[in-house]
Amino acid sequence: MNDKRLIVALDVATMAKARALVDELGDSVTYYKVGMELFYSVGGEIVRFLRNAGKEVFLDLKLHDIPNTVAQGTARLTRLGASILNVHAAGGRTMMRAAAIAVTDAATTLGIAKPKLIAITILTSMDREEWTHMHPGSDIAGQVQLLARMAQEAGLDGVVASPQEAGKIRAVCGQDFLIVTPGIRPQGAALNDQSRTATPEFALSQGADYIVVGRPITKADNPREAAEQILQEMRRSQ
Ligand SMILES: O=C(O)c1cc(=O)[nH]c(=O)n1[C@@H]1O[C@H](COP(=O)(O)O)[C@@H](O)[C@H]1O
Repeated sequence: MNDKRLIVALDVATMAKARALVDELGDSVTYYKVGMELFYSVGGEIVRFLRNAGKEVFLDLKLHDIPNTVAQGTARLTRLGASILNVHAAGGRTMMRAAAIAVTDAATTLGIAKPKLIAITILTSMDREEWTHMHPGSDIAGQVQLLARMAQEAGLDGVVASPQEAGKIRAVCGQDFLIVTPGIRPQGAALNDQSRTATPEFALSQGADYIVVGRPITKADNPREAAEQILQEMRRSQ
């Protein structure tokens, strides 16, 4: 069984561990997310390895800096051949617009397909208490909607958000806007450092295009079996 809507977060520190997981998950997983841990350890080699293995890559480096720096950074990352790149919406509309233009220009110059550029709204690890402490008087869902609209207006292809806010984003941003939801936990799974979580079934029912799952698969005693169970749940929710 396979479902391209499942993105597995390859949060390991070495090429050997990444290869072992990709081998073990085999045909059941097509889409992998490469984040800071693995990219900072092994660099672009991991993207090339996954592409050569016929996999798609979400390169999750969460750029957040002044517009010129983010534009130059995303332009360099574009050449690696990932299907999705991301920046933090909190960097602002000007930064997001600069990144969107840089990715389009870089892809055109290289003659490759333009990767989707999406924006993190509010991290799924943030709970209401911490949020209210940092932003008194503001509510998470309202802010997520605002950031998602900002990303859309800046020309981005979509957002990363909690499944708990996916439905609200769909309502304001429409159908033609990618919603990628981490913070996925099958019923009864350990939350780890996540806060605004939901099951795969709930995320898809709220309009998520992709779900991102890390530890519930990668730290399972049997990662392949854990992935297959999630794929079954995804199929039931169709
Ligand atoms: O951008 C992301 O992918 C991301 C955004 C977010 O708000 N929350 C979040 O958990 N992530 C990533 O999604 C993955 C979730 O992993 P698990 O909590 O192990 O399932 C991690 O690699 C995070 O870096």
